[in-house]
Amino acid sequence: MNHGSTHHTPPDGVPAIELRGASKTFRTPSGVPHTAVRDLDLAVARGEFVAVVGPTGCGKSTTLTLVSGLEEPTEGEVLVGGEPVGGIRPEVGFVFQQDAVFPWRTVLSNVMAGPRFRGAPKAEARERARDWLARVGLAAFADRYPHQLSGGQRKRVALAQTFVNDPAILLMDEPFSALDVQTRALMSDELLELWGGAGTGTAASVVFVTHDLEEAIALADKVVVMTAGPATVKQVFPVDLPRPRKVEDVRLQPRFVDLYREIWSCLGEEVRITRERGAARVA
Ligand SMILES: Nc1ncnc2c1ncn2[C@@H]1O[C@H](COP(=O)(O)OP(=O)(O)OP(=O)(O)O)[C@@H](O)[C@H]1O
Repeated sequence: MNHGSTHHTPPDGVPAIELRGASKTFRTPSGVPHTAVRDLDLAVARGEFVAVVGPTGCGKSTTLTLVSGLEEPTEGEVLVGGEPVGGIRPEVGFVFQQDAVFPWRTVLSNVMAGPRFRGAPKAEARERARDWLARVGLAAFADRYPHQLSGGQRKRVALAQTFVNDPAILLMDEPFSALDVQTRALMSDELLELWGGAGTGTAASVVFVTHDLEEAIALADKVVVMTAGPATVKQVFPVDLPRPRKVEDVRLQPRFVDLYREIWSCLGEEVRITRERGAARVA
């Protein structure tokens, strides 16, 4: 459903997101430069769900930050809809590990905030917010405050808050990692349902960063394995599991197990390198 938001539709064949030889070097407080991302090439097609996995601290979040426009690459290019990213764009939605809810506002008011900020009249914003709260199963919680909700419910508010803006691009940084295992699986299924699926023509292009390889395979059309930091793409694995998927079922399929084994042998090596570096630093 498009509520007249500024959906940026790139011409056919142009990736929704593209990083070309992107590098990011930070200046640290000590003055020593730190390269978090190096020479990274990645393309996300329109409506594609891409999961990014890599060892801790390798540069996954920094990659998302570049796509979001919050940071600029030191070298290379970052394109959204074929255009260089210049700052934060209205068609990009975010979901992070920590919920970005206003604690002093009710659930309904939190979900209305995005459309209001984008100029929707109050009545329309309220109607859209109620619609999305119903879709995430929180119709009865509209008047509560965030601290009166469970972790899973707060995450649903965050999803409603994001999807209500009808994002063309969805950037997710370990959104479910603070939840217990059962709630996580449930939220993954709900996310897939809200997203709508590849090939529908209306689904958002998603970049989903996670530590959890099972979660990555269950959700994504392709899994991108990053190297130990500085992050660059080590290998990309297409996930040829049929949709619609239910994560608990898909995990039991022989193809899932094969993919897991194959991708883990690639990722495990980078995790080991990262651990050994850590151990060398401690020693
Ligand atoms: N603003 C900054 N200034 C200096 N260094 C930074 C900055 N942001 C990130 N870094 C460094 O860049 C590297 C990559 O960080 P990033 O958060 O992108 O990794 P990550 O793969 O998302 O980590 P994790 O999996 O632990 O969440 C880290 O070594 C981090 O300390």
